[in-house]
Amino acid sequence: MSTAPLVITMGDACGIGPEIIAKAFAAGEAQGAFVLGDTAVMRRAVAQLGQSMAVATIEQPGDAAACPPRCVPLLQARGLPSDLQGAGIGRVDARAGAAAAACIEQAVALVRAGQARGIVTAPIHKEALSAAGVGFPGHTEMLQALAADPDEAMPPVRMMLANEELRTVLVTIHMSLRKAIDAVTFDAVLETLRITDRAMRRFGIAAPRVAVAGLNPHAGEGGLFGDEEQQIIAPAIAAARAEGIDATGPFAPDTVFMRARHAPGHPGEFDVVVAMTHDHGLIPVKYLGVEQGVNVTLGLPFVRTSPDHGTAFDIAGTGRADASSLIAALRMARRLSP
Ligand SMILES: NC(=O)c1ccc[n+]([C@@H]2O[C@H](COP(=O)([O-])OP(=O)(O)OC[C@H]3O[C@@H](n4cnc5c(N)ncnc54)[C@H](O)[C@@H]3O)[C@@H](O)[C@H]2O)c1
Ligand SMILES: N[C@H](C(=O)O)[C@H](O)COP(=O)(O)O
Repeated sequence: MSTAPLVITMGDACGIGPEIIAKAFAAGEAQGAFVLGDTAVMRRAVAQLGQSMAVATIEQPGDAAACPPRCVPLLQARGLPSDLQGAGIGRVDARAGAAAAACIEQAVALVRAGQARGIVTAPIHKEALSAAGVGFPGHTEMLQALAADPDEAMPPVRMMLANEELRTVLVTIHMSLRKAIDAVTFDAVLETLRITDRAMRRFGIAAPRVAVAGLNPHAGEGGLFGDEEQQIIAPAIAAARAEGIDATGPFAPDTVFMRARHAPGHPGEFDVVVAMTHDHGLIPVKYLGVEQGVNVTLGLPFVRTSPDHGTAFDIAGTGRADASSLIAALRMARRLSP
């Protein structure tokens, strides 16, 4: 059991990250964790919310434990742009992208050094990240690269989104749909099934039931609407089953989620759905609401969770952002890294 605190990366300074972090601390849901970010940005967020809370700059992660209630312990991240304060709320700004990337990089270094026990990431804006010249589309890819030394192979990772009713793991994520279709290979599907099965067991499900969604309408309708199910997905399922993984499918992507849903009066036929593309998997989870969803990166050698929503530039700075998903991410990170 680690006594190190959780680190919360501040996310894009122009988005709702800083204010939902402030709300989580104000609700007493982030106690024991610390923020890695910029003191002035966090102070602005706390002030905007009208919270009577201090932002206390700490020297090292271990100092977070000494912070009183209603205090946000903040470690000033290294290498932040000196003019970050000029980045406007609700806008794409390369300075905010660069700062967000610097926080993620340092958070991984802290976890790898044993100074933090897991990472909870506030949302970043992918255009801002790209404008800053960061070569990764999102957290998932960046964390994967940072999890290994430069001379080591990167761990295979997958994105999972989960709420009370559904869990979904994606074969492909941040790429065009055209590229995603080509990226649905036997190896990618089989690796996803292995990662998913291992993760479900780690989450306490002794015999995970993994449903596999198809790629094409009605899972190809027997080959009438595409043959990826017959050529790629079904063979990967068979290979996974030969390894003892209880994977079934491919099922029609439009109906498998209602079969998997765990809701009152509906026990759910599966524990998790593996989906081939980003939107196949994420629309059902997000449609149930941004309040409870948590994004977990599976396959990393450390815990990383995140809210299931983005920077919400349209409401940033208005005080309307709901912190529930971040709070759910904090709770899950605590559960996964006791
Ligand atoms: N974990 C992450 O870092 C993460 C996750 C998702 C999206 N993103 C990025 O965020 C940026 C904006 O993405 P988007 O506009 O597609 O999605 P978004 O989730 O930022 O916003 C979608 C809609 O949901 C609302 N919303 C989102 N979070 C909310 C909250 N906590 N409370 C109340 N309303 C909320 C927004 O106001 C907006 O109307 C993109 O660059 C995207 O890639 C990052
Ligand atoms: N695909 C995620 C979503 O829509 O919720 C989001 O872009 C976050 O991805 P990263 O965790 O890789 O930043």
